[in-house]
Amino acid sequence: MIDGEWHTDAEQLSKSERGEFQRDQTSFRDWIRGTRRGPDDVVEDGPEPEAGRYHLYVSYACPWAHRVLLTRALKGLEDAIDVSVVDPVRVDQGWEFDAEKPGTTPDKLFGSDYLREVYARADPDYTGRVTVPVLYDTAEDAIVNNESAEIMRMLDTAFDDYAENDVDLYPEGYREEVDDLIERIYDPINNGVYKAGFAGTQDAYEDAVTDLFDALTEWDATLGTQRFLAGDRLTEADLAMFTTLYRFDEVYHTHFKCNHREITDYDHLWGYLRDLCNLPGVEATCDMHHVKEHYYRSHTDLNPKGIVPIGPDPDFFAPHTRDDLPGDLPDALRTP
Ligand SMILES: N[C@@H](CCC(=O)N[C@@H](CS)C(=O)NCC(=O)O)C(=O)O
Repeated sequence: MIDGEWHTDAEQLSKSERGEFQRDQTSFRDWIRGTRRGPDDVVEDGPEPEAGRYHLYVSYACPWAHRVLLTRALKGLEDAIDVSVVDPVRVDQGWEFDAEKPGTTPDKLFGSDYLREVYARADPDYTGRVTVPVLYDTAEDAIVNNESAEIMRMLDTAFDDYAENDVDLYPEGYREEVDDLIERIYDPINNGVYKAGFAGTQDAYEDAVTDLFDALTEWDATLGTQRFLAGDRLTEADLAMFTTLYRFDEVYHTHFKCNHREITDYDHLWGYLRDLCNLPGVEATCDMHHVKEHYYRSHTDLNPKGIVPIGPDPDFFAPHTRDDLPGDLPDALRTP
């Protein structure tokens, strides 16, 4: 979008001279009061946390939006913060609402046809990409933030008065490490799959895929002796890792050519993924049909015929034995 006008040619992905995919910065970066932005940094101004005031725009397909949906589910914030779900297939008009498709909703706030209308309402001169997730403030009629790590942090730390579950994913004693982990896995893993998939040259692809599998191998070894990324506590970093692992075998392995191994081939990453899938509330955030429809049918340059592969269909919700490892879950997330 440029100066509030939609341009389909703005769909071109940013690339460096070497053909490396470069993700654009997001532009709405406000914070809700009470958010713990860093270990020693609690936000003292900004809009108040309130139930019913904020709204999320998401796609079940999107790994960044999925972090936010997971935080909302694990905290039990479903009644406090409602969501609108876009059509998973994103073509030349950008994210669209089509409530006829299973798992989607209309734009519950404004009845828009396209998500770009919500961006234009918040900023009539908006220039930038129209992305999910979006956190919208209905009291101010404004977008608060469209950066997933920051929305995840707001839901995790500013809404405890409205959360059904006593779950803290940014716990004292772990905060610096959680910030470091989220940062550390972003480049090689979360964004690494995109760098491989959208690489414009063989070199850029090989660099990305090598860094990706080096990082996965390293984490597989670490997760052999500890249940979660930060050790014995489930944290936001696990949610950030989860959304990439969940999409890996079904999409990134084939569509983005990350085909050295599948997650099911790893001794520990596969059990770790099933451990997280089996947490209460997580399954309701997972819609593999939306995930596959999105990637295989939206990126027409990578998959011109839009054919969606039928496999490999791993059993994400099968039991695991990771509760034998050091580390425990908050009481609210323990299943009998
Ligand atoms: N930095 C953003 C990235 C969000 C993002 O790239 N979302 C994708 C979907 S997975 C999107 O909406 N892309 C539309 C576009 O780039 O035009 C975040 O983490 O929230």
